[in-house]
Amino acid sequence: MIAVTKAKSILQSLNLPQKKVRVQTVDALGCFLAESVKSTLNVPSFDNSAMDGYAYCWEDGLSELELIGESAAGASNLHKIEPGQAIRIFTGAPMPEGADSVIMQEKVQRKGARIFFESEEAEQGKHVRYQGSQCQKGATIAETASKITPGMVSLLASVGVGEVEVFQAPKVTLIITGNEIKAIGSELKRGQIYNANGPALEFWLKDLGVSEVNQIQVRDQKAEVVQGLKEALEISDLVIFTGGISVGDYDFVKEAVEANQVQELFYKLKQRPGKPLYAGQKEEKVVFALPGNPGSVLSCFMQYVKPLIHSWMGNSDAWSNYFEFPIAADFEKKIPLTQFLKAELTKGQVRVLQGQESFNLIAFGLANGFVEIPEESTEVKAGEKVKFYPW
Ligand SMILES: Nc1nc2c(c(=O)[nH]1)N[C@H]1C(S)=C(S)[C@@H](COP(=O)(O)OP(=O)(O)OC[C@H]3O[C@@H](n4cnc5c(N)ncnc54)[C@H](O)[C@@H]3O)O[C@H]1N2
Ligand code: MOO
Repeated sequence: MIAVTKAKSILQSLNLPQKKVRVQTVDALGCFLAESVKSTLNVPSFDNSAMDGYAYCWEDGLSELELIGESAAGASNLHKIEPGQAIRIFTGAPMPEGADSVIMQEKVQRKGARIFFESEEAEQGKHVRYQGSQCQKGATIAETASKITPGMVSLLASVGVGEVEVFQAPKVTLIITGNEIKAIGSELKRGQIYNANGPALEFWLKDLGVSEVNQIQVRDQKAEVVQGLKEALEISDLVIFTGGISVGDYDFVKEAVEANQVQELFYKLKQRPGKPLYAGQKEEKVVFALPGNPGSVLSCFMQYVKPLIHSWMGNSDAWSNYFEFPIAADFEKKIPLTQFLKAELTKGQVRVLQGQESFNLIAFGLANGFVEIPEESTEVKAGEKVKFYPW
């Protein structure tokens, strides 16, 4: 058995075949930039008002102005004003030539074509958004490997960019093993259970931005598992098994990877859940076999598969997918293994949830991530910081 840290460093050192693809920013969910993006224009492209009010040219001691016109958002006619004059202006509307300041309408009294205000309310340069104050034409506004977030999509749109080059997500095949596994909707006979792993992984992969996900189910028969993997390797970059990787007489995944000439990277880790985790590589394709218990599947996916997919997709910080928070109560670790626990981060503290058995899914309904208790530690005291991996 190898340590969790060793397994992670093996995966981190893999050479993953990255492909670039151009996508609409609105379709780049979960993606990372494969190019840096430069602004094609000054933003704002014209001086404009940050408030509804009056634009004027500031002078010391000013307390009244003569109104000579109006500038609304979208207006392209250019006003020109002289000192002592103002125009009515609205948020986002172009500043008139000769004006350098805006006074909010709440601060003035209007009488006919004149406005009056306290002179200390007039400040030079106030409420003006200057041309190029967000970014100048040619400035780099997003670096390669940046995540496409809602904020990033907004920034890119502001400079007129609706399409970007990102790293393509790997094509994934999920192979669900087990004679007992039935799809939701079918009637369960004694000994049968619903497929909890397939839907969870499919959902999670979508959340990561992996759009090409193929899911197949194979029975616990060697030939079927071997053939399932053979076909999956033909169409995918990443194959993820669930179940069948332990030592039972009907666990054929280990034999199937060998029969398909997949080179083992590691098998069996000093961790709970997920001790019999397997990872291997065939040419540039990666194969994971996640131990079948759903707790083990979710924990192993979080620790190993998610960061690997993120690296594949260009996230340069993929393996730092945790934050440190104080634990809410003492925790005693009774096993000499790294333990990953279903946990809830609430009010700045992480609470280890009841029901940690790897078949028991109740706590997963509440959990918003996992806590890691390292291999060497035997207990953690309330208030001590632990690593928390959010979904
Ligand atoms: N003698 C030993 N037995 C076991 C060991 C061991 O070291 N020595 N390890 C245990 C651990 S830890 C785990 S985890 C499991 C992993 O076994 P497999 O990967 O072979 O998984 P299965 O036996 O196929 O299934 C385990 C468990 O999970 C349920 N399961 C499987 N797939 C699904 C699914 N898609 N949805 C919901 N539940 C699923 C399955 O019915 C079993 O109950 O091995 C231990 N045994
Ligand atoms: O890894 Mo197993 O999930 O401890 O049952």
